[in-house]
Amino acid sequence: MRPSVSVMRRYLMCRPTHFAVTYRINPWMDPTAPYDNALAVSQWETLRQTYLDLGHTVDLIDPLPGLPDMVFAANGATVVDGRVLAVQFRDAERADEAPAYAAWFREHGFDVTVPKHTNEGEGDILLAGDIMLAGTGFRTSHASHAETQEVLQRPVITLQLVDPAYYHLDTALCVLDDTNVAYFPPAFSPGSQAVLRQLYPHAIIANAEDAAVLGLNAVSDGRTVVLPVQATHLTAELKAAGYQTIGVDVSELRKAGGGPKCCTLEVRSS
Ligand SMILES: CN(C)C(=N)NCCC[C@H](N)C(=O)O
Repeated sequence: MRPSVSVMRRYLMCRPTHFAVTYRINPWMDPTAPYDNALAVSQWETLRQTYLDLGHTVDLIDPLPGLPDMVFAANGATVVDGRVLAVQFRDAERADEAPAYAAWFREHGFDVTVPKHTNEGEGDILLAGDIMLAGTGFRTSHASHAETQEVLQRPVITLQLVDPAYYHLDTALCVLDDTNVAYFPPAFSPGSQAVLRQLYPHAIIANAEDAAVLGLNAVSDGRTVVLPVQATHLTAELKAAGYQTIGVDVSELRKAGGGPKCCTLEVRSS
């Protein structure tokens, strides 16, 4: 059994009051297809309750009308040791989320750095023990990786994403604890796959079925992994490696290209 390294986490979430799929900025989004806002809200409420039941703290930011993707709080910032790197979105449709999230952090006593380069927060920048894994290729710019290292003061490893379906790093890789990850190799360039093999020889490898239900868009506290219930192969692999798992259904939010992790920004105080 895996030793417990879990600590209580502080998460920031945004209720999907204004969730909708009205534009297409990733291949999962089809503005002509139906979506159910009430179902999205109830799936999100279950996710929030799951964190509360695990003993974690969940802060809420007020959802703003006209920003249907604001539910994806992981894109709102990257927070390490109480330092906040705010975001700059690639797409105009999400631009107004950036100042809203930055304002929340300022109002809660954090020092916020406004970025010079495009970065979509924890969608592409993940703390993994002492280092940061940073994706690029679709959203977060390569230039922002140096800025991230400077502001958050951790070494940054660049990972090249190559499949538009896995447009954010956290759609293709989940940090499980300080020393291990789960990932879907075909989402990365050959060079980045080699780096991941070198850094994580015992990584859990997701298959195409796991990836296709955004199974890697999961939240781990080091002991329990909250992931899409549809990711059955990945769930079995995690259990075999000694992790506890909790399956959640956020299928309505997947219509916008998001899963549990997308809804969850970790607030790491100093
Ligand atoms: C984990 N994170 C934050 C994500 N992968 N975010 C989902 C963003 C979805 C949105 N429609 C978009 O395309 O930006």
